[in-house]
Amino acid sequence: MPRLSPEALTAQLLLSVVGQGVSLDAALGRVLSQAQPVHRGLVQAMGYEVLRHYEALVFWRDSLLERPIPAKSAIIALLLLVGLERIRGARREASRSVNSAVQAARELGHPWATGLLNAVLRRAVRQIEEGVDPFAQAPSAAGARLPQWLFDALTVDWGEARASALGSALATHPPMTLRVAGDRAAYGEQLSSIEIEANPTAFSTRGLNLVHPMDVDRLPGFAEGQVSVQDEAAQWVVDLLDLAPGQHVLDACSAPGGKTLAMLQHQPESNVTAVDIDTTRMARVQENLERGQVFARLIVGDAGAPQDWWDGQPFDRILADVPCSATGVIRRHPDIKRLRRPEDLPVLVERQAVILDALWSLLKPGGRMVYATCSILDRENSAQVAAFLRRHGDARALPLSVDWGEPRQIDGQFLGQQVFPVSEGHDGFFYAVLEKN
Ligand SMILES: C[S@@+](CC[C@H](N)C(=O)[O-])C[C@H]1O[C@@H](n2cnc3c(N)ncnc32)[C@H](O)[C@@H]1O
Repeated sequence: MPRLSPEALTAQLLLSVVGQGVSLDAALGRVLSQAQPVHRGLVQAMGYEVLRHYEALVFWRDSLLERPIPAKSAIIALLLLVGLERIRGARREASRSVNSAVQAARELGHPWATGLLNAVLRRAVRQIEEGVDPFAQAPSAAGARLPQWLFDALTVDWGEARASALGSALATHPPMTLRVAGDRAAYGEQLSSIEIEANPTAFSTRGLNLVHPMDVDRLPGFAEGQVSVQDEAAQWVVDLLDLAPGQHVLDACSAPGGKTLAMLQHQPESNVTAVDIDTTRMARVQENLERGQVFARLIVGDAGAPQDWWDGQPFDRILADVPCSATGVIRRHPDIKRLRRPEDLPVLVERQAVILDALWSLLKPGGRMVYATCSILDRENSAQVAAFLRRHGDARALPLSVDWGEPRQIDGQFLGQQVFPVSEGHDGFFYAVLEKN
């Protein structure tokens, strides 16, 4: 049987994510195995781009349709988004995009839809050729490439203009950022000598942004742990922990281990315990540490229930990189916008509070706990820290003198540093450094 075209496969990919709630990673694993090797990159790129611009593309599609597409033909509704994304992205080849999408409808067993696709997509091409902005009339949330609930939540936290700007930043292609374990300048020169272009990150002294993303196997020293893929904002954690030799350090939500490895490479003489609740993800921590030839004690356990795994020895440093909405990393995981529900938020906030409270009792007096999220929603961040400080009279949030992010305070009390995603720069994060009196 002939293999499906990239457009047909992308529509199937989207159906898994949008229609069946499968994560993009899992759906890609399944769909790419059916693609011709030469088409895999294209299917992946189209899937990501449609999901990044999903809300705006849906608005555009619906404005071109005379009547909605019935639910039983959901794949055709998604194939239209693929066609529109191709038209939006590669304008000069627009009519080829129309033909490919029409052909994909046949391959998917919906020959009835060829006329519809042809008419709708040709209308879209004409709009572009006439200089019409198809998104000009889009509601604010769709224009910002955000689901309504997330746009509303960001508007409550940061105002409508910023919510729109955040949505636009989250729809961009993120850079592939490296963390260099040794001398960044020397590694940069090594890359340059083999014609791999990279620029130093703006804030992290360890980071390099690759000009062209590539397979990690092509990076010199990757297999030996000399370099890792890690967003710039994630690289700051090592400095915030202020590690010293001999300290007992707990990385409480550690998988896949990017920060565990960073800690150990930065301070090899620390005694690190890495915990994660997910056995499968924990295997990735092991792989990462082996790659870097460093060692940590690994425990599969619940950070919110340390009585099940803690040996009673208090920690000097704790990293609580808690499960969160991941709204700061939507560029890298655009399926979050489809899979996350507003009702997940109170559950996440409660889980974070339970983990924070449980970990606090494991910290030595004078020790510090770094609370981190990759969220840009205030209730997971400074509001969470404010509530924590109200519950724990022996805690204070240390003011951070850093040149990244924005300080968050309530009534003059510093709570942490909110980091917003930056186009071609770092992801969205939040950091608070909590010291025990
Ligand atoms: C943001 S990720 C951590 C990323 C990791 N620190 C890194 O830099 O590679 C959050 C992790 O928390 C884990 N997790 C979720 N609930 C947990 C719990 N109750 N106890 C321990 N780990 C948990 C998840 O399995 C996930 O691996």
